[in-house]
Amino acid sequence: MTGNGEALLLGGAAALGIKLEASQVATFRQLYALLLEGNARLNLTALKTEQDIVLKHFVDSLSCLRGHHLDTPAKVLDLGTGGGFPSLPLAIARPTLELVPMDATRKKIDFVRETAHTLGLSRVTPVVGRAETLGRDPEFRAQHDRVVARAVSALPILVELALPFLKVGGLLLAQKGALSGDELDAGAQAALEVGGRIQEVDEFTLPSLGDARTLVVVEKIRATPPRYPRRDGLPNQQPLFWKAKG
Ligand SMILES: C[S@@+](CC[C@H](N)C(=O)[O-])C[C@H]1O[C@@H](n2cnc3c(N)ncnc32)[C@H](O)[C@@H]1O
Repeated sequence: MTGNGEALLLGGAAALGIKLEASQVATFRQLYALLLEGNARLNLTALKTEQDIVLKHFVDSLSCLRGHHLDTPAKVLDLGTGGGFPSLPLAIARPTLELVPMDATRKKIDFVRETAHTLGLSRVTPVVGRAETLGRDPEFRAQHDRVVARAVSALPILVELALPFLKVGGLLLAQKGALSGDELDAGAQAALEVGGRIQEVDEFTLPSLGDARTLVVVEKIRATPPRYPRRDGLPNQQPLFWKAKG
């Protein structure tokens, strides 16, 4: 990462109220190099320029620290982590978090595991699997204080996939772009159905770029009914209170 990239990272983090130490910036520099190298082999991200990677992956991932819901030690599942976002930036910025990056694609999780190991992020334990399956597994169901998810699916689908992983009182932090009123309404109905309630809708713009972002915070207020999540693929094919894609 160049000096310009580091300045974008520091400035972007500061705009979100996050102060990064020199050692954390050095770890981001290593992550940047590993991501470029991994991308050449695995096609992990469509973002290619330094500015895009720093702002749209690193700073955007850190934006789920807005609202201070990840400031104390917590067990955090990252649903659909892909190449490790937001987990890896969160692990660097908040070393006390216990992070479980999860994805259905093994090669992505292999990359996240190797990268976390190289970066010395010992509290990151990646898992391969589908949310529909792991959400029914007692090792994962109702075991987490937080679920984070960035760019995974429409809100009504996401709440069905995510809420089963949370303890009652836990929070889903859903990182979305601009959100339509229809998606939010359907998400609110779906949340109630699976044991949650929308607590906060935080609209903001990404530092430097000004792209619209929404952080939706959903609180789990009671146990998720045992019929959720439905079997593999069904939440996407027949979303609760929402039209299927295409
Ligand atoms: C668009 S990518 C976003 C990746 C990452 N969160 C990011 O922001 O760069 C969505 C990821 O979610 C994963 N995914 C989608 N549905 C899933 C499910 N039901 N269970 C597990 N992973 C899922 C996909 O494999 C993919 O890697």
